[in-house]
Amino acid sequence: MDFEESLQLARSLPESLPPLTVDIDGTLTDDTRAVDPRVFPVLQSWPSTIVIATGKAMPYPVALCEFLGLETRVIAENGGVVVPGRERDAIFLADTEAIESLAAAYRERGHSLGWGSADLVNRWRATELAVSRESPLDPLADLADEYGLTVVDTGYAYHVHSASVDKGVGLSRMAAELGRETRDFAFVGDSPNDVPGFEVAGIAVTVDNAPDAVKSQADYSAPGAYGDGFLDAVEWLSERYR
Ligand SMILES: O=C(O)COP(=O)(O)O
Ligand SMILES: [Mg+2]
Repeated sequence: MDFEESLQLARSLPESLPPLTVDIDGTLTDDTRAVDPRVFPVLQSWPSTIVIATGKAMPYPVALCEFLGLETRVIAENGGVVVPGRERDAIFLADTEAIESLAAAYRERGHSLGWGSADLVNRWRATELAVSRESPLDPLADLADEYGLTVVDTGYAYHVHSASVDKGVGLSRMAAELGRETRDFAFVGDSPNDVPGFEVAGIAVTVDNAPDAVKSQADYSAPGAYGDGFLDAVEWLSERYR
C-alpha cells in the first residue's frame, strides 16, 4: 500500500469501528523503528477513541499524539503510566523505588543499562526500567526475582516493571477513566508485552513480525509486517465492522 492508498483507506473507515488500542514499536513502525508515515492518516481519521499503548516512557507516546493532533490517550511504560486525556492528570500505577534499587544493583554488579550516558530511554521513566538487549539478561532476571519484579523482552529492550502492571492493567484503568469496558477495544500489537492487552480487549490483532507465541494469542494475524501489518489490520477491522 503506498501513501495515496493509505489516504484512501483513511477516507473509507466505517463509522462503526471500535475504539482502538495500538502499540508503537513493531506495529506503527517500519523495521528500522521509524514510525511509518502511512499510518498517520489512518490514526487521524479513526472514528472512535484511540489509545497508544507502549513500553516507552510517557513523553514518546504523548509527543506522537500531540504531533498527530490526536487526543492524548496514552498507556506508557507497559501499563505503569496512564494518561486518559490532555486535560487529565497522569495516573501512576506503580512506584519507582524497587526499580531504582534494581538499577543501582545491576550497575553495582558491573553491568550497564546500555543506552549511553544521556540514557534518553530511561530519563523520563516513572515506574519501570528498560535495559538494552545488548546487556546481560541473566543478572537482570536474578535481580528482578529478588525485588519481586517482572522482566519482559519486547524484542526491542528488556523491560523490568512491577508485577502488578502490564498493558492489560493499563487498558483496564484507561477504559474505566473513559467510562468504557476493555472489551469495547480492538488491540493491535506485535510483542509479548501486548498479550495482556489482548486478553482484556474485545478483539486482538497481530502483525506478521510478531513471534508465533504472540500470534497464537490473537484473533487475527495480519499478513503484512510492521506498518504494513497495521494497515492490513485496519482493512480487516473495517470489513468486520462495516
Ligand atoms: O520499546 C519497547 O521495547 C517496546 O515498545 P512498544 O510497546 O511500543 O512496542
Ligand atoms: Mg511493540
